[in-house]
Amino acid sequence: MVEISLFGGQITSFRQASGDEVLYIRPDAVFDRSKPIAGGIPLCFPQFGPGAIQQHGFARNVDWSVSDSSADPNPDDREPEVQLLLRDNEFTRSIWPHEFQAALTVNLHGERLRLDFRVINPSSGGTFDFTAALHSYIEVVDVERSAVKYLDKVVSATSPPECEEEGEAVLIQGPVDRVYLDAGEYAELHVGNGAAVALSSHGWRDAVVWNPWTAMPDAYRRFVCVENAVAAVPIRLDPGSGWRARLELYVNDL
Ligand SMILES: O=P(O)(O)OC[C@H]1O[C@@H](O)[C@H](O)[C@@H](O)[C@@H]1O
Repeated sequence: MVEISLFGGQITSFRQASGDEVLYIRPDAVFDRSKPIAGGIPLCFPQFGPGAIQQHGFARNVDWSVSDSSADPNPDDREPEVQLLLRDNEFTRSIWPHEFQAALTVNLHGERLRLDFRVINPSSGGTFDFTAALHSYIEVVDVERSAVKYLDKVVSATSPPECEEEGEAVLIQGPVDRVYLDAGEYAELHVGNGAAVALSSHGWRDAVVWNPWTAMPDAYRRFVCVENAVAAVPIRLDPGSGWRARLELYVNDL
């Protein structure tokens, strides 16, 4: 089962048939639209990280709409799908002066969550550049028993070498905030109980691994963010062009 918040166009829960939750909501999360929901899968757009506009962009701070859904005509749909849409409006143009359409299709394929993100430049005006991420908070049994595997290890020069890397695995034994460039299309987060969350992606070039450690004393042991991103080199969209990237998230019992 998947729960989606229209505020932020954000996945807030992804549960397996067993009832096990895959994602993590931080204990400091608020759902009153006063700030982004801290957990689940925030969508960072049109900027990943700090920069010219607010940290991680405005998409996680605004209401999206439902532009298509399989739910109403077919409530027993075995593969439910919802498409969320964000278009430029007066508020977004006051921050980022571009016409755009961003669409996130959320599809539940059996026990797999499929996210298809598209950005279109519909304007007859200018070109724009953006960066973006699916900032997935994944629940772990204990951060010190978790490991991220199969990321290609080309770390951005701006990322300090603060975590242990042992063979194929990234082990988290302190604060970590790393951007992996051209990270490959598959990564796994071993959650510490013999299961792993697989992230299989296409089009998301980079990956980010983040855990704040004791800066968030009530939360850090229970999650690792493994983020699919275009962080290093912005995507440039000319008028009339579009960009698309996909993520499939599922649990592997090892
Ligand atoms: O607190 P925020 O804005 O949700 O960001 C959380 C973290 O998000 C990660 O993607 C960044 O790499 C970190 O640097 C940042 O601290």
